[in-house]
Amino acid sequence: MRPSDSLAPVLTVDGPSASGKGTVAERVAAALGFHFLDSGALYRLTALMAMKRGVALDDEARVAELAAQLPASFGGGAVRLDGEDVSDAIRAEAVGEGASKVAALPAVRAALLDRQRAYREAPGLVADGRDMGTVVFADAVAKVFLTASAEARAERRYKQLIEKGMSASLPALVADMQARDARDSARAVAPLKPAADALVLDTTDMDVVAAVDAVLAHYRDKSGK
Ligand SMILES: Nc1ncnc2c1ncn2[C@@H]1O[C@H](COP(=O)(O)OP(=O)(O)O)[C@@H](O)[C@H]1O
Ligand SMILES: Nc1ccn([C@H]2C[C@H](O)[C@@H](COP(=O)(O)OP(=O)(O)O)O2)c(=O)n1
Repeated sequence: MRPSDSLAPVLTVDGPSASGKGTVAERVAAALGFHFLDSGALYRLTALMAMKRGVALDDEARVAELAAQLPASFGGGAVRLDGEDVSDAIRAEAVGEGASKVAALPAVRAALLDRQRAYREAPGLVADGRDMGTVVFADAVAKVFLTASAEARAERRYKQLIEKGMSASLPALVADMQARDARDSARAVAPLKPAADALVLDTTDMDVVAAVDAVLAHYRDKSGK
């Protein structure tokens, strides 16, 4: 890494499940010409790998080993694990649930830390997740905590899964999301919460374009660019 790369500006987008972080962060990154990190995908890949290998999701040492050597690649619009396209497989609710479980293990979080920080390269990075602004990029130039009502988030996830041709039940999604948000918020290490210096943006009554514009405006305000 070149010395200047370590100083590349970072914009963090954290928030609960289906608040729109990924969609908004990816569009903001494209608008700024920045790199993009979907940190949740790393936790999802770790959970999927453990499930495939028959490793218990609470076996901290073995799951952390898998996380440290994750044979994953991102590129050409696909997420690959061991060469296999798992772009849709990692979006299944069961894998999200598994990701939330392995994400509560401190050794797993530690194993993924350097990999996440390596995404910080010139000209800049937009990173989405749960602890981007509080832990991984605590020195980010601008931080956003994206949220929306539980009903709006469950409906968004429902539509998204149906559009992908995956099966979904709205009541089951509401229950899964509540359980996941509760676990992500209550864990001892890097819990889901807004950074003290984050802009909290409630998108319940906003469309994607309005949310993207608000995040871009916040970044420009904070960075002076
Ligand atoms: N502000 C918004 N208003 C309406 N729908 C949105 C908004 N932001 C995102 N969505 C939709 O909600 C769904 C979930 O968004 P996603 O980016 O996957 O959320 P997250 O990364 O927080 O889980 C996507 O289909 C997306 O298009
Ligand atoms: N920075 C992160 C990102 C995700 N996680 C965990 C907690 C989440 O429930 C799972 C899945 O995250 P992901 O962002 O992919 O999930 P959603 O798209 O918001 O439903 O991973 C985390 O602990 N820290």
